[in-house]
Amino acid sequence: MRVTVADVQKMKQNGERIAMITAYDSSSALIAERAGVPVLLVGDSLGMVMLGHSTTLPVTLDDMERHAAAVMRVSQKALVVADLPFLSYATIEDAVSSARRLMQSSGVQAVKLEGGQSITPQIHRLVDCGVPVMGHLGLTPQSQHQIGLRVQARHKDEARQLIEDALALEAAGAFALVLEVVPAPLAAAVSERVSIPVIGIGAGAGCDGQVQVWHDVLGLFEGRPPRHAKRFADIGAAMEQAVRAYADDVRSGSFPTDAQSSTMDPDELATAIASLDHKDH
Ligand SMILES: Nc1nc(=O)c2c([nH]1)NC[C@@H]1CN(c3ccc(C(=O)N[C@@H](CCC(=O)O)C(=O)O)cc3)CN21
Ligand SMILES: CC(C)C(=O)C(=O)O
Ligand SMILES: [Mg+2]
Repeated sequence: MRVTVADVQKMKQNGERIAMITAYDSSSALIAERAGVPVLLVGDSLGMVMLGHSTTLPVTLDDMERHAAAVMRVSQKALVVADLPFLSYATIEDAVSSARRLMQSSGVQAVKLEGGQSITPQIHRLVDCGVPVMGHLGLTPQSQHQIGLRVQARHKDEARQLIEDALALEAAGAFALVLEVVPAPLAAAVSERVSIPVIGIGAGAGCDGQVQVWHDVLGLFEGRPPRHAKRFADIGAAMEQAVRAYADDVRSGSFPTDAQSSTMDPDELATAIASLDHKDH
């Protein structure tokens, strides 16, 4: 049985912190599950860390559907949430048809949408239709050309707006929400004021849970990692070392050996070659 939306809400009620990490493919989803992570996010960050885009904006529903399906095919335990990508939930109709693809075709259990009061009509409709919705406030990367990639809601008006947005998401039926790169005291205040789980990223220790990008945690992301990211290992360096050893062994001739090869009866080969020679003349 997979972790459910209700299980995650119970974790907040029990004061258990919720660990969430992004997953974009089958092998990493399995590793995350073996490591005991209860919630996986097929994030549109896949555009940047998997597909080489410099923002999340070019990510399509096709991209999300393919990666979400890969995660769902092999994972068994985690609650899997997938981002609705940029401009795929601009209207209620868009939101419903986008959620349909990720839930019916990929099979994820919930979707995540960026935005507050302005998208509560979409959230209401999805929830009415049986789609669990995770909200996302603060630094919402799909709006980066409007708001930048910097700390959000540091001043009273935006802070008040953010709290109102969080309450609006809860009222619209969101089961949880992500708070990205906002001041820690504000995130703590939001977490106290809503009864749904608040999952932070760069939002301090006062949230009900945390989410990080797979590549940031493992040291796989090329380029300057965001300030909110923590590297728990340098797997990128380990991968490079292994691939270099492989390429060196190919060049030196020490790979492959008999262990990676198969043999045949020398008579079979000799006969095959002899019959070839006959044909040539
Ligand atoms: N590898 C990766 N990690 C992420 O957390 C992540 C992605 N990619 N792609 C999608 C979004 C984009 N995100 C980002 C990207 C950059 C910053 C950034 O540049 N932050 C500033 C700090 C903000 C401030 O303190 O004002 C920084 O200097 O790192 C923040 C969030 C979070 N998500
Ligand atoms: C950073 C998380 C919250 C996200 O939305 C993503 O990975 O796309
Ligand atoms: Mg995202």
